[in-house]
This record gives sequence, structure tokens and C-alpha cells, in this order.
Amino acid sequence: MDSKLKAAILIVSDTASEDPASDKVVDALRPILAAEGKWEPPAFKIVPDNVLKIQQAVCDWTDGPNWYNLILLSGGTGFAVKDNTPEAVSPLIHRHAPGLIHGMIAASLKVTPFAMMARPVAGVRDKTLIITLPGSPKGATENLDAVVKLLPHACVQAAGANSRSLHAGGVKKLESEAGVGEQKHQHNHHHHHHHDHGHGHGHKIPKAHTAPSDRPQSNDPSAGPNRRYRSSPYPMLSVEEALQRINEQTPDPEVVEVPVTTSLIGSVVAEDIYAGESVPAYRASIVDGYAVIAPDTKSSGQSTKGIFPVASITHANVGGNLEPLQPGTIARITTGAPLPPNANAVVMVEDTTLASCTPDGKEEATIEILTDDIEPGENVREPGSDVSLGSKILARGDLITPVGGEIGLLASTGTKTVKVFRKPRVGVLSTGDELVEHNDPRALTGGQIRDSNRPSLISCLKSWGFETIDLGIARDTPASELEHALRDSLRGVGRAAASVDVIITTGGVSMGELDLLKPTIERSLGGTIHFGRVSMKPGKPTTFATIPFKPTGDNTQQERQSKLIFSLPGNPASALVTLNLFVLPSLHKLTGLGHSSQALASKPWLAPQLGLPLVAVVLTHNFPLDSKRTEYHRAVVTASRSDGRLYATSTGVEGAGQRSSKVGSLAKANALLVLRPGSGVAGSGEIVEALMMGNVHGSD
Ligand SMILES: Nc1nc2c(c(=O)[nH]1)N[C@H]1C(S)=C(S)[C@@H](COP(=O)(O)OP(=O)(O)OC[C@H]3O[C@@H](n4cnc5c(N)ncnc54)[C@H](O)[C@@H]3O)O[C@H]1N2
Ligand code: MOO
Ligand SMILES: [Mg+2]
Repeated sequence: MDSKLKAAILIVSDTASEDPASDKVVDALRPILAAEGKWEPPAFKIVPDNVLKIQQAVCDWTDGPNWYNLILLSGGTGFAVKDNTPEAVSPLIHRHAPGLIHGMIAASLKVTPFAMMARPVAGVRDKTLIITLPGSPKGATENLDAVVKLLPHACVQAAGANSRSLHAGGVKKLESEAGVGEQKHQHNHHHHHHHDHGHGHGHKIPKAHTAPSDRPQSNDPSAGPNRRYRSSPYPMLSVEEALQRINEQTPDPEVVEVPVTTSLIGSVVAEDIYAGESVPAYRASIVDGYAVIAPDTKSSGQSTKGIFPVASITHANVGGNLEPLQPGTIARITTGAPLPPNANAVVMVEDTTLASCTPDGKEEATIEILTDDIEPGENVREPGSDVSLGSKILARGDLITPVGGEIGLLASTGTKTVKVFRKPRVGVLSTGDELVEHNDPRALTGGQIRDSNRPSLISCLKSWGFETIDLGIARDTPASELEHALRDSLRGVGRAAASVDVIITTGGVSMGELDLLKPTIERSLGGTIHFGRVSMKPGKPTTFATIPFKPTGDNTQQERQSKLIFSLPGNPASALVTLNLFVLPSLHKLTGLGHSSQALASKPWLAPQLGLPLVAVVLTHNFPLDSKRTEYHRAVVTASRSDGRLYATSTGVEGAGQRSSKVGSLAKANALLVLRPGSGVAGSGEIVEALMMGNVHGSD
């Protein structure tokens, strides 16, 4: 082996985290690794007995660009209440290695029956082998001794062939590394979790009779009931703050060069496009009639009236060189056909009469022109007069609309390929044990629900012109199904037909014990939750995160990417409303829209090109207001023929009305009224803002 392997030691101990000098394990383990001659001097770190801190430290060593081949944790593996290391590490492991555990316990059993009381965990996360060791220097040494010979081989295997892994160069010391690159991640992590009792963020967390480090809360099912959150740890953002975070995390669009076809519809032009051909390419007639040599009537005083022989007939599809028109003759011509040389104007057939026929009677011989005011250039399109060669036909930022004007310009100028922004591909995943395919022929039993979110979200995304990937349903149990479904969709394997740029999930984002999206994103996938609650109705638990993603395949050098994940609430109306409100602006930005918005340069997330168009509407009746949250009230907006105004009527205020479980509240809606929180009602005749989801209806 040319270069050495990288190992890191994580000491899990409340005591050592307060007094690093009290740790004896690092010094005990170092010589064991050194004796093998295959390891770089190990990095090390000390954390308290705190699940999230343990996980954070491990992920910093596994998920970042400077990942380690081996992580040895010491401490927190016993039966004491605060011993949580196995619970912290288990969910991070992708592939377990029980053999190593047997090996370690067997070795320790030869020394003490208390070895049975150890709860070690071993396995591989990504390319890193992780092993937990006992907290005592003696126990840790015995355990490491038992397996140390196997570790280099195991680590090389775990890292995969052709891996860059084994190079020592460029790897900084851990202490300096922690602040670099991952800083933002760490900050957000702390900010949203409040597990870090050293940082007072002022959010309300439940009062407990235990020290904060003893209650690392989590809805991770393995954490058990006394760890469950009883109030959301995620700060409640305003809709605008949420939109801002989405905008910040949504990357700039990528440029691709594609052939000119109708699949360009909905794409945004990435580079100014210039005409490669002029339109028309030749001098063309605008009407059906006769090409003439019109005298300059104003200067010459000559009339164009008179009888003229018909010298030739020119149709739109003539090929080859046309005979020049001789003075005193005219040429029959059709709309769009090229004028013969010398001709400078066309007289409409309606301004002529037939004077004589050819002897065989089959064609016109002479024609009388009835009008005397034909100007040179009349009814003629000069070459390039519609589009001149080299002129700009479309600009960066222009949307290729389905109306066809832009496609027409590209087609008429013979443009073969264009640079546009790549449209994102969107995966849609439903989550929940209760879900049944909507077309499952069996009758529902127990608490089963038909999956309506997936078809309704996919249909909405398709109507916006995005390519969608149906990711199916992920069950809540086992929890790993969700993690696997998300990993598959990033990689484009398994249930995902192709890798997706944006993942949309529904369900599992609120406070229930099977609401697993947030813990799965943060703990299993190393993602960062940018928000987990929004002050809105419906859609309060809407969650937005980014997940780091290493493209697989031969090219392991490829840059790490980060994918967007929108975890929408499971309630059907909430899911559709938040798709419209939050996902669309992000997809628009990825598509390349909103970049040229001048007006809102300081607040790019409010650019009018991003998301649904916002208009003002008049209420036709009273709308009850929510006292705290902004309501996105589903309504029908109609354009009045008499006063030119838009009027809004609710899809239902009585009974289940706007309840977030009621997908029917969107059934006829073409708008979401933005009802700011308040007391009482927004009254009939008041003007409010509305986000238009569909076309405005006409009225009687
Ligand atoms: N204690 C609290 N409970 C709830 C809160 C809260 O703040 N504290 N928030 C409520 C709000 S608001 C919403 S919205 C929902 C969000 O629920 P989840 O995102 O966790 O979704 P689930 O629990 O998985 O399901 C909720 C509901 O939706 C149905 N569902 C789920 N997926 C689908 C689908 N694909 N098609 C049709 N219907 C679906 C599911 O069966 C449930 O009935 O939480 C409130 N609770
Ligand atoms: O905020 Mo939830 O989406 O109303 O039911
Ligand atoms: Mg729930």
C-alpha cells in the first residue's frame, strides 16, 4: 500500500468533554494503530454523551470531502441511562458488520464475563468503517486488539476499488477542519435542533427534570417514547422567510444545448440567439396578383394603369433563377413567391381585370391594371424584413412558451440547436403505512387511505411542464424503507427510473411518532433542514432540506452535490397548496426564470416570474380569518365582463370547507387567496391578493 489509511477516534464522555486531560483512551489506542504501520496518526475529538453530537461528529468524518477510513468510538456503550452511543451510531450505519462485534466480544469474554454487558455496534457508512469500543482504556484496547489486524483490509474493501481514499495529502488536522466547509451545515444543524445547550437560541423547548444532554430528543423510532419531541424544535418561519431560504438553497440553473423541437416548451433561453438565416430569404410577394415594375409615380407622374402582357407565372415554390421582368410586362405571382428580378411591386389580383387570353384559351395573355397609385415596394417583403440575418431573435432569460411564437422564430431562421437551462426532473414519493394505491381493487380496511397525493402532485407538476418520476409509496416501518427510497431517487436506481434533481415527499413531517421525514433527512442522510414549520394554513409542518449526494459510478472524483427535498404535509389540501406555494418558485428558478428581475433585485425570492402570478381580487362574500396563520384559501376567481374586475368566491367555508384534509377544496379552485391573519372576517367587497393557479374563469 502506497499511502496510509486515515483513522479518527471519537471519545464519548461527559467527563472528558469537560476536562479533555482526563481522557486516557486516545493515548491507549494510538500505539495499537501505530504498531500496524498502516495508519496515519489518528485524528480525535471528544463529545459529551449526546446522541446528536455523536452523530454530528461521526458524519463530519464520513460525509465530508475529507472522510476517514475508520472511526473508533469509545464510551457510552454500556447499560447506564446516559449510554447512548449505540443508539446514536446505529441509524448512521448503512451496512452492519456483526462479525466484528462477535470478534470483539469473544476476545473480551476471555478476560471478563462483563463483556456480555457491552452493546457494540460496527458497520460501514458510505466508505467509512465505524466501530464502537468500550469507554475504559483497558476495554477499548482489548477490543481494538481483537480486530485491528483485519481493519486495513476491511477499510480498503469498504472504500471500494479505485477509490481516492488512501491518500494522506491535503487532509488537514481535524481541529482546523471542523470549521472549514462544513461550517454552514453545523450552524444550521445547531440552529434547528436546540440540542446544543451551549447556544441559547431562545426557542421554546420542553422543561425536563433531566439535563439537556440526557434527553437528546428525536422522533427516530429507535429512541423510544421518552425521547419524542413534545413540541416542535423547528422555529416557525413566515412564508416569506421560507421562500427566501428556498431561493438561497436553490442552485443556479445549468446550461444545456438541445435541438430545436417542441420539447423546448417551458425552457428558458440561456444565451442570446441570433438569426442564422434572414426571413424572408428573398424578395417575396405579400399578396396574390401581378409583379410589376412600378414607376416612381410621384417624381415621374407616370400612371400604372394600362394593359400589360403577362410574361411569366411565379408560384411560391419556384426553384432556380427567375427570368428578369422586362419593362412593359408583368408577372403573375402568388403570396409568398419570389419576385422576378426588376419587379419592384405587386398589384393585387382584385385591382386587375383579364384583358385577353392565350390563343388556346388556357392562360392569361394580357391584364388590365385598374389602379394608378402603385408605389415601388408595395406588397413586397424585402429579404430580412421579418427577421434580418444576424439579428437577435431571443434573449437570455426568454421563456419558450407553448403559444408557439418562440418556437416559430427558431424554426423560421433554421436554428438547429439552442442553449437553454436544463429543466429539473422531479421525483414524487408518498409516505405512510396506511397508504394504498388509488387503483387497488381491494376494499379499504382499518385505517387504510388511498394515496391521492401522488397522482395529484404529479398531475400538477406535469401541467407546469416538468418531467416527473413516480417514486411510489415508502412505508413508515421499517424506517429504513424511507431512507432507501430517498437514496434510490438520488441515484436513479431501484424505484427511481432516473435520478431526480428535486424530491417531493408527502406525509410524515408533523409530530407523530411515525413522522419520520425529519429524522431520516437529518440523521440517516446527513441532510440539513432549512425549515420545518411555516406560519401558514394549510401546510404548517412543511419541511425543506438539502441532502448531500455523492454521485456513484466510476467517477468517484465527481463533486459532491446537494439535492433539494421538499417534504410536504400529508394532508391532501396542504400538500397541493404547499406544492404551489413553495415548490414551484424553486422549480422556476432551476428552470432559469426570475434571473432578470430588476424590480426585486434585493429580494430575488419575490421576483414575479417565480411561482404563481399574484393579482388583486374582490371578495364576493365574507371570509373568516385565522388569528395567527396566513391562510391560503382555495377560491374560484372570475373576470367580470362589466367592470373589468376579478371576483373571488370560496370553494367552501361551511363545514369541512377549507380543512386541510379536504382535497376537494382544490377541486374547482383556480386561485389561492392570501388571507393575512386577523380577527373576524375579510368582508364582502374587500380587495385581497390572490395567487392564480389556473386560468381566470369568464362570467355570465
Ligand atoms: N400534535 C400535532 N399534530 C399535528 C400538527 C401539529 O402541529 N401538532 N400539525 C397538523 C398539521 S397542520 C398537518 S398538515 C398534519 C401533517 O401531517 P404529516 O405531514 O405528518 O402527515 P401524516 O401524519 O403522514 O398524514 C396526515 C394525514 O394525511 C393523510 N395522507 C398522508 N399521505 C397521503 C397521501 N399520499 N394521500 C392521501 N392522504 C394522505 C394521512 O393518512 C393522514 O390522514 O399533521 C397535523 N398534526
Ligand atoms: O397546516 Mo395543516 O396543513 O393545516 O393541516
Ligand atoms: Mg403525521
